[in-house]
Amino acid sequence: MDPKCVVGLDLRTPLNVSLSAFYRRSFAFHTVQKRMPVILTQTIDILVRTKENIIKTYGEDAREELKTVIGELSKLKYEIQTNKPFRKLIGDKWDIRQYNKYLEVQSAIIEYPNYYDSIWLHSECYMYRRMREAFELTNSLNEMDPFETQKTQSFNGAKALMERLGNYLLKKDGDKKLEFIRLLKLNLWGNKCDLSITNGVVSDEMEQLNELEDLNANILCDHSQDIWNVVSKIDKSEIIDIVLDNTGYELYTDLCLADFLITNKYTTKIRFYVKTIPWFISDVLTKDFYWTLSQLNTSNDPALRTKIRFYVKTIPWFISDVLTKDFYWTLSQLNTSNDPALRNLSRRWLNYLDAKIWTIEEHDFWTLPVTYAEMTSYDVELYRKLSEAKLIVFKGDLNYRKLFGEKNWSPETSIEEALQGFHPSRLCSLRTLKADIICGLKEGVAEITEAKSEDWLVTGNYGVIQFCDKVLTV
Ligand SMILES: O=P(O)(O)OC[C@H]1O[C@](O)(CO)[C@@H](O)[C@@H]1O
Repeated sequence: MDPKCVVGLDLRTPLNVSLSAFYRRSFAFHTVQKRMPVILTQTIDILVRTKENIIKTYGEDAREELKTVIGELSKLKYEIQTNKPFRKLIGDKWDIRQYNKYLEVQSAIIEYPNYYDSIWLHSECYMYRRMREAFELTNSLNEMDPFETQKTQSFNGAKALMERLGNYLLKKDGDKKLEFIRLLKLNLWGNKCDLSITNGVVSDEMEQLNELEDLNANILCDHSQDIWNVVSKIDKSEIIDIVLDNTGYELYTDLCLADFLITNKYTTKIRFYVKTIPWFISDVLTKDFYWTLSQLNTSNDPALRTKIRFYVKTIPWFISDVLTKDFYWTLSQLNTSNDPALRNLSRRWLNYLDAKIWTIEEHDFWTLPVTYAEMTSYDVELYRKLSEAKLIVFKGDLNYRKLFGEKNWSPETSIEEALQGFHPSRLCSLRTLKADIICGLKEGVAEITEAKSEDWLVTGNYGVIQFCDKVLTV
């Protein structure tokens, strides 16, 4: 950062206060100062390196517009590094209006909301939304996902692991509860693999995810049994909602969990909530969902290819030219595993989608810079929709921050208190710790963990499986 811009206090975030880069010993500060500019640099770098391919895909007009986008991203990086105030977003889409409204509200609290003085959630979400704006304002690159290269690499890097999990899933086991809890934990550790924390690098550590038993000690709060109690009593006609996080290995573990729930008839419908714009590098978009399924199949299977074409024709969001092209591009790139287990699973999953047993849900709310306690003020319909579910599963760190109000709670604060009134239905959170916010721990757990590992809150080495059964409908 420009030395003239040294801001804030040389402190950790005080208790019960919103996370903010204003506290220079916080992960928010590290993120704004180091991680966010790096993410922009890397994105620019990939755009420059893949320029010719981009032009091939999006047409000759993209040549000039790509320069404009790169210019905008460089400017954004400069604004972060020099702590410029946030400006209003350009456009009239629903989410843009909400961002601009939120900025006005914040301006009444801080004179010029900016990266270091604002709530961390605002700073970080604003950066990703501004990145999206740079593409949105072009004609030719409007639909482009700048993180696609990283997503593809991450998926390819995790294939061996996926094959192993796929084979595990297809094996029958006597004890459903044990099977479920094992899948829940695999799913939890799958959240370690997000690209915004590893800067797009797929770590070899993922290999260790198989060593589930060894990792039990790293689960600081484990409500698996409570979740099982809800799941195993679910009436056949009821819904389970999964608010997705990252694509790649994590999405695969989500699909495996959902497969278990449907195949064993613990529910009849699963709704997957995806993001509507490229988000925190690796968050799942609709196209990533389908791309993942297509990758799990072999291109040598003509029956399946026909099936996938059917989807392109019937699913509205694939009507968009670019997405369709994108989809066929990925099909042509199929370098998939020859593993029969994966092929079986993906065929089954396409059938679930076809029969609407699984649905993909798009809502712009998920990429607003607000917490979930604020959902009723921004999108009450979404709150009501979530209330239809028997259980809502929230995946990952960013969802955790939004669930628990982006505040530095005392670690022993109850989950219910930290949810601050957000109870659309019974909910659970599966999250590896990548930010300095935590609640719902038993007395002493935080201290013991901190003594073992000073940076326990941010490495992703620890996780929580937390549950709340309070329901408050509106
Ligand atoms: O993909 P996840 O689990 O939401 O993690 C991403 C999050 O982790 C962080 O890298 C740290 O909180 C954020 O920048 C982001 O909130």
